[in-house]
Amino acid sequence: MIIVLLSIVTLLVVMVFNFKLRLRRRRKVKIPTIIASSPEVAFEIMKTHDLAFCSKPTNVVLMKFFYNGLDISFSKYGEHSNMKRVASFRSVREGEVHVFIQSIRCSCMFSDDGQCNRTKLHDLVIETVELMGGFSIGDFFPSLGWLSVITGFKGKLEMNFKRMDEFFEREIEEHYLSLMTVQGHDDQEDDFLDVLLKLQKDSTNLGFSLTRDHIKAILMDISLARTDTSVATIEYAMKELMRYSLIMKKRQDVVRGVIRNKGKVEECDLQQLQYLKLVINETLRLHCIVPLLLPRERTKECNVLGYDISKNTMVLVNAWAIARDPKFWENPKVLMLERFQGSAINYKDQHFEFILFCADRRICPGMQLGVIAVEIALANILYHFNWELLIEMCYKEIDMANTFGLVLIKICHYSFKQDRQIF
Ligand code: HEM
Repeated sequence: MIIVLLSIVTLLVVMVFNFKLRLRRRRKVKIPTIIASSPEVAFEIMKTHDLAFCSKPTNVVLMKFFYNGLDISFSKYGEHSNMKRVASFRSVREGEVHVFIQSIRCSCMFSDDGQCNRTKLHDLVIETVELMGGFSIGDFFPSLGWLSVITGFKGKLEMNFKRMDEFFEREIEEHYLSLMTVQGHDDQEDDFLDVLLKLQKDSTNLGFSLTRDHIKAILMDISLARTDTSVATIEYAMKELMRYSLIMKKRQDVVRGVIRNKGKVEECDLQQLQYLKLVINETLRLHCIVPLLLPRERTKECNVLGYDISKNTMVLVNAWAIARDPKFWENPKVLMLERFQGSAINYKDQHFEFILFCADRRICPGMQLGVIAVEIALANILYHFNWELLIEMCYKEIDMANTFGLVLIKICHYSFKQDRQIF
């Protein structure tokens, strides 16, 4: 009798425990998600409630790639990611401007046969961006996360992360060795990683200890946030200029008129090439490079324009749709450089119809650097080469397809020839 009673009690305890567990799990069955597609809602999220919405949600993919949130882009807002921390990397960014501009000057973006010439690392970075922006059912329905094993997504993720991690490890080791062995290392020649390693060695001023995982997470950030966005912007700008060859010719004449026989366009020349800014503005508006910006997470319940937003809701801001909204832009799908001429609208201030770099406290810290890099690259491309489509192609054949990911990257299907090198 006692045994039967004990069995019944045990059974009841197990049932109650199971029920509680299920209830707890049920709360995580789905993640409510809202998409803001108008400047008014974007304003509410990024201005009125900016502090409440400035944390980034974590998911399996991001936690994996950013070493459990040790990076800048996807870290929670607070100790790790406030402006103080971003500012503490000023020396890193300053060092990087020098190296980045140098590498653009020296690099050849396109091979002689006119085909895009991407390195293996670039392909790896593109794959990573696709994986990050790709649809993983577990991000929206955590209880179905196991499906990613069956679809092969998890395997691909692990493989890609391993390759990126190995690459970073190799680079860190090489840089570390070179810093240790080279006598009288010139600070001027430091690249981004050198500066990070030096910061790590003397991290007392940072207020936190900079671990190897921090460094790899920041390298991941920079590889994705910097390289891809800038390269994508240059590719789209070139594509638009190819489509509107008359505009290309005019821009080329202006650049060559200003630079003459100097041999290269330098940062100090950009002041005289203001029209190039219009090309970049229109390119960024038409091809919003990070179309949904970075996802945000509501950390407390709140009310936005009369709607209750529950805690942990994911918020996506559709900057792409906003930048093509006919309510704010005349002929939004057409490249019209003059729309920015004399216009007060810009991406730096809080113009919520044009929020390509975001507009709250998580605004892209590399915005200026990115735009300058794009300007310099474009100006040099126009200065040095004549570009035209292959004779058998017409502009309609220029492929507009993008990869599906966090960053919109043009799939490089079109080919064109560099007519001749000018200087
Ligand atoms: C044309 C070039 C670029 C574009 C279009 C671009 C765009 C963006 C966008 C849309 C965000 C997301 C902001 C958000 O929603 O929270 C972002 C974040 C970020 N970008 Fe850029 N970016 C560019 C260049 C760069 C460069 C050159 C760097 C670094 C050197 C950089 C570093 C970052 C970082 C670290 C973040 C995360 C900021 C945070 O969450 O606190 N970006 N960028």
